[in-house]
Amino acid sequence: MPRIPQLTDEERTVALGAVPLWRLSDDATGISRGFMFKDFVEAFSFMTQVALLAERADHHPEWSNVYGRVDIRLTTHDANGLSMRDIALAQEIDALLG
Ligand SMILES: C[C@H](O)[C@H](O)[C@H]1CNC2=NC(N)=NC(=O)C2=N1
Repeated sequence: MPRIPQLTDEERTVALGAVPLWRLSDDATGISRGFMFKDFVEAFSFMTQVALLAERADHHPEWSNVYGRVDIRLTTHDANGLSMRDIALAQEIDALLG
């Protein structure tokens, strides 16, 4: 039994309006966004900041990094899908970039 509720279709529609730069996956289980930085140092600095946010929220991204590129997918394992925790972390990540 999942401990965190998935969003209903209606809740999801409203919530996605708060994170317009994130794309809902085709199966609606998560959201993703790609980030480009000028080099690896900038990308990894960003990842370090995201890691601290994630640890504080006890909510961790699925991500990959290639040089200056960072791809992040947010999904809630404890909900087997998208939850408000993903939306909240996406907003915090967006805020890092000003
Ligand atoms: C025990 C611990 O609180 C849980 O496993 C947390 C940790 N980080 C998590 N991260 C994500 N993305 N989804 C989760 O359900 C989740 N659960």
